[in-house]
Amino acid sequence: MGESEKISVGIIGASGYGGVQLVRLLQEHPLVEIVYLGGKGSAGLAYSELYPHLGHAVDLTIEPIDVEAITSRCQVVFLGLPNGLACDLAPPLIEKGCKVLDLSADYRFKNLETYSNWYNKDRSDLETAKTAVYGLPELYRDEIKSASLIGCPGCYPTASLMALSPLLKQGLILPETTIIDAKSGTSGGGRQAKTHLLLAEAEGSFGAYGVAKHRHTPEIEQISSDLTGHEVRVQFTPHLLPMVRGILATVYATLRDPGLVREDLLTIYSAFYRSSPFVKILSNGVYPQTKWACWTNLCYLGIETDPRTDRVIVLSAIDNLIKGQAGQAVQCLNIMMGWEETLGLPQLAFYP
Ligand SMILES: NC(=O)C1=CN([C@@H]2O[C@H](COP(=O)(O)OP(=O)(O)OC[C@H]3O[C@@H](n4cnc5c(N)ncnc54)[C@H](OP(=O)(O)O)[C@@H]3O)[C@@H](O)[C@H]2O)C=CC1
Ligand SMILES: CC(=O)N[C@@H](CCC(=O)OP(=O)(O)O)C(=O)O
Repeated sequence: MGESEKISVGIIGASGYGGVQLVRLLQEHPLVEIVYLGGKGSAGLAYSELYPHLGHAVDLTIEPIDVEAITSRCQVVFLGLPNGLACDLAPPLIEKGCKVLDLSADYRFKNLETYSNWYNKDRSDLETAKTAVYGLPELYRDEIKSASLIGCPGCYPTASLMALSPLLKQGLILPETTIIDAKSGTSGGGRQAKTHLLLAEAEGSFGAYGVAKHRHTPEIEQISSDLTGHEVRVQFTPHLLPMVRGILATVYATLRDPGLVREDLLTIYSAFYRSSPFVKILSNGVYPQTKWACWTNLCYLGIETDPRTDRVIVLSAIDNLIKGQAGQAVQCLNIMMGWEETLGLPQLAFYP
């Protein structure tokens, strides 16, 4: 497709946080035109009723989810729906020639039994699922290029895997010693009302949840195993922070070679991510803050070694809604379409 021709895009789940990031990003994307916004509870509402601040730029109404209408109007469809819905919707969309980028967990798993065990949903779309590619461009760029169906990673797996991948791929750590301690802002829970995300509950407080059982654990383990070539188990603990956006993942692991120092690892990380424009490796002794990544598609990585414990510590900061969700999906779209990977994606934060 020539660069002068805009592609037609639909966003299903447009009323949600993922949906509104996509609308915001794609509205400014030079090669995309949003032609369909879909939803359920919000169907029939003008987008400006849901998000008045976008009323001057987006003159569309949310439509009910109608496969015929979507496939007749859209070349590409983004699905920003709760887990367990995309696997019913994607097969007919793919069959009718649409490219699909799913923000949920439905197409992240190679082994659907693992998915069903953790997400409590049986699957009948095995053939479609086989064609899905895990949408982490820094690891699977080549596969994404030729894919029609992308399972975009979760926000915690994105932050965690960006920190872990060079260590696993290069065999630098004992994989079973990996501990991921991650903290997220409340927008990670989506826009639907949930008691624990109320200001009165979350503000001024900080705690872990899903300890030893969060559903992102098997997702991180799947990709870690792919990188090492054998089954890997990790310890993953998420926490909810009283802030809106951002994830900081702190990853600890025992080094195989305790003689490795921070400078060695900085060199290894810089080489590993040399073709990845959104990864910013911080120089000696600088550790990332979520505010630096907010509103951008960047992932900041800070690296340290501790000669007392023979461990490496990697800190990874992203915006959960951009690199952890919608921005990553747009990055995948750019790759699928053969466009510049950075097209339409913010690379500089506003500060503070
Ligand atoms: N928030 C985050 O940081 C991240 C989220 N994700 C994943 O992305 C997906 C979207 O998340 P997020 O945007 O936060 O979610 P939200 O809760 O903010 O939005 C969910 C959307 O799904 C629609 N929806 C809900 N139920 C149905 C249904 N039965 N049929 C059709 N549409 C439905 C809603 O539309 P309507 O209002 O019209 O009913 C709404 O637009 C989820 O799978 C989530 O796990 C992935 C990475 C990060
Ligand atoms: C703070 C918060 O609640 N975060 C969400 C993660 C959102 C996400 O990425 O979840 P999916 O894998 O379902 O897409 C959670 O822990 O459930």
